[in-house]
Amino acid sequence: MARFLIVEARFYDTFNDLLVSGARAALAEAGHEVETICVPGALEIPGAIALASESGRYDGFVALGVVIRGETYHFEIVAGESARGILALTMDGVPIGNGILTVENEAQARVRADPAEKDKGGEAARAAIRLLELKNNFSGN
Ligand SMILES: Nc1c(NC[C@H](O)[C@H](O)[C@H](O)CO)[nH]c(=O)[nH]c1=O
Ligand SMILES: CC(=O)[C@@H](O)COP(=O)(O)O
Repeated sequence: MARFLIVEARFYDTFNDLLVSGARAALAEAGHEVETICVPGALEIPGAIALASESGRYDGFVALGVVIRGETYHFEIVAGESARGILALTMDGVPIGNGILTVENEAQARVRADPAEKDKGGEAARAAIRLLELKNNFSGN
C-alpha cells in the first residue's frame, strides 16, 4: 500500500468532483491510501506537489483541474506551464499523473471529467500508480 496525494485546482466544482471521484476510485481499486488538498488554480499545482514531495509523506501524486479557454493568451500559460511544471517534477523522479483538463468549453470538460465517460481523473491516478511501480522496481524496492 502506498500513500497518494491528490492536488486539485478547484476552479470548477462540478467537474472537479467528477475528476476526484474517478481518481479516488482508481486508487482505492489498487489498494492505496489517498489524501486531497486544494490550490487556487492549475498554476499552483506543481509548486504544491513540490512542497508536498519534499515532506516525504507521500509516494505519489495526482494533479487534477480544469482549464477552459477564455479570451486571452492566459489559457496557453495556465495549460502549458502547469503541464511543464508537472513534467519537470516527474523527470526529477516524482510520480505524478496529470489530470488537468485543458479544453475549449464546458461540454468538453464534462465528458472528460465523468468517470463513466473518459474518466481523465482515473486515468491520471493510474498513470501515477504506474510511475510509482517503475520507481520502486528501478530502485530495487
Ligand atoms: N483560468 C483558469 C485558471 N487560472 C488561475 C491560475 O491557475 C492561477 O491560479 C492564477 O494565475 C494565480 O497564480 N486556473 C485554472 O485551474 N483553470 C482556469 O480555467
Ligand atoms: C484559462 C484562463 O486563464 C481563462 O479562463 C481566463 O479567461 P480570459 O482569458 O478570458 O481572461
